[in-house]
Amino acid sequence: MEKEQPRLLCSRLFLKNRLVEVALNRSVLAWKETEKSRRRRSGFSSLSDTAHSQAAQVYEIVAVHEAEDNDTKRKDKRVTGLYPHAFTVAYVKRTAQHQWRCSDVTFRCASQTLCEQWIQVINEQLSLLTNRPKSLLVYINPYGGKRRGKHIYEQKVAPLFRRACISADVIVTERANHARDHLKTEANLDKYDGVVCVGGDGMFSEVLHGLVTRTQADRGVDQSDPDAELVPCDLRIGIIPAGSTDCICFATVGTIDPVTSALHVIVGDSQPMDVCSAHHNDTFLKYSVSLLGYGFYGDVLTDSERKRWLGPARYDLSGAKIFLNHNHYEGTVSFLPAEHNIGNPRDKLLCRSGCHVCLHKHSSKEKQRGMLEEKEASDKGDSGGWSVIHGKFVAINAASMSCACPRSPQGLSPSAHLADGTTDLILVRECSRLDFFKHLLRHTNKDDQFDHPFVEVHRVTKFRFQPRHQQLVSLEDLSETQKKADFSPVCSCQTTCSSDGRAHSSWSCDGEILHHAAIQVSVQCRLIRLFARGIEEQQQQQQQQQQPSCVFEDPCAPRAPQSITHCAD
Ligand SMILES: CCCCCCCCCCCCC/C=C/[C@@H](O)[C@H](COP(=O)(O)O)NC(=O)CCCCC
Ligand SMILES: Nc1ncnc2c1ncn2[C@@H]1O[C@H](COP(=O)(O)OP(=O)(O)O)[C@@H](O)[C@H]1O
Ligand SMILES: [Ca+2]
Repeated sequence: MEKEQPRLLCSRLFLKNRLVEVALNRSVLAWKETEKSRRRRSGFSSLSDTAHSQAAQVYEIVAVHEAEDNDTKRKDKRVTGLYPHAFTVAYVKRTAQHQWRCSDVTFRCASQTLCEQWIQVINEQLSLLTNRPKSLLVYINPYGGKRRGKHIYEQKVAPLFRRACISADVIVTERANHARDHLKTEANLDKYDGVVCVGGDGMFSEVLHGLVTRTQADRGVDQSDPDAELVPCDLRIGIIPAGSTDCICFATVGTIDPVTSALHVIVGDSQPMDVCSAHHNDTFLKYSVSLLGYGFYGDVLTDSERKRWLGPARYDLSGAKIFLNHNHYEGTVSFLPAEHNIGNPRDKLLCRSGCHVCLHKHSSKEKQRGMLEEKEASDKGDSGGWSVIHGKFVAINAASMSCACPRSPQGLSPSAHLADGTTDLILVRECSRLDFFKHLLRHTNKDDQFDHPFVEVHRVTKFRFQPRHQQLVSLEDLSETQKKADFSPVCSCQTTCSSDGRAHSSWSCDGEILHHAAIQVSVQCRLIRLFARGIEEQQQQQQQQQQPSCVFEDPCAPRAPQSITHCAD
């Protein structure tokens, strides 16, 4: 049960043509029409309904300021005469489908002093919220998605940041990797409380690489070492969706909406996220937070890059083409299962705001056990705990989060977690085109896409892939155990499985192409944080809009000594 909080301020104020009781405590601002006002409005007839009360969580208040003329111009002259001063509170209001809007409520006061007192007390409460950013570095990709990034930022986001008194240094990128390179070497990061990218998953990937690489360089960590324990980044990342798929935004917020994302930045939300690091031998390749996909998704991405001029529709065209090609690729997948994790990919425990699977992993006991497990595994050599699967695959997907997006509202792995230190490795073996279609179709509805004999899914902390034709060249690089387990017999000719004559596919890494097929991947638990809070359950959404009843109990009762109160009628 919520602990009762002392009321800081309580007044009878005017809201539109109603007299409302407005109360503020440390967590909630609530308002409710007074009995007297309701009776007056109903002409003293008995009203059957109870007074409708509304509330805003203090940590979801965007700003408070003296009301401007246009906030009050339509008001009743009698009311404005008696209550000539007014202040406006801008706060987060939830609408359908996880979307947030900035809603204004203007309260009229009888005196200037009272009006100023309300503004001051609310501002004092806001200044206690230390997780809110004050200064941001913003990168806009003008060419992402439908090329509306700049317009979206200027029209929808910048006005909200200004309102919340957030200063922003904006860089419109001039080339691919501009944002990444600027973050890596040039940007003075001490000035900022966060970095925001306006674009799609590719633009997010640039910011991710810039920030993670910079952090490791500053702390002397060698990211080309696949076993290095990476240092988490201090700055949070905000995503304003303006790309083609925007999967990372969708899977962490529940919607693709620039205003909602801007509000998550303003209120200073924080969502830790796992990051996969991909290496080829001792060469660092890339980081990934969403999908690392070989075969189907790698081929779709490669093909779609040639059709960029089509905008987001390029994925539909390339998707259809690659589906019809129906390629498969031969190779060996080795993985280290996440044994002590409390979830599994088919348990239907969806990762939602405040997810207990992610919190469990975060507890220090669990962390220690994880580290011990990894040490034991590496002490035993390559075979310790590793599973090895050789086969022909239509797709190999590692989903470090659900990868939900408008095309697939549940995602590639609906029960994957944002911050549990694991990735869900999905292996789709050679199958008929019709079977693969049935599998894909299940990504668009609620049926279980893993419930096919040719699909398997494992929750893992590390994995490797070795395409068959490269085994011949890199055999000497592998351990004795792997040689015995993986390769029997070794074929001397290349296996060409794709209709266009290629023996291997490429990896799609958060929508960017990796140029090595043979990779080793390791999950870095909670390496970054986003300005997000995970997808809210319906129930959580409703709770945020309701005020605890104690805010209204006996508005003029004696207060705790530290509270400031004012009751006026
Ligand atoms: C018969 C109907 C089949 C429908 C299948 C739908 C399956 C869709 C799953 C999509 C998973 C997407 C994972 C995210 C990938 C993005 O990172 C990547 C780049 O995004 P962006 O930078 O914003 O452009 N997007 C893709 O790779 C698109 C995949 C589309 C596949 C059809
Ligand atoms: N100014 C620019 N010109 C060309 N490409 C850019 C620019 N800025 C970023 N990029 C690149 O554009 C690619 C796609 O960006 P993204 O924002 O993800 O859009 P989309 O979702 O449409 O793919 C990324 O690879 C990114 O590195
Ligand atoms: Ca994860």
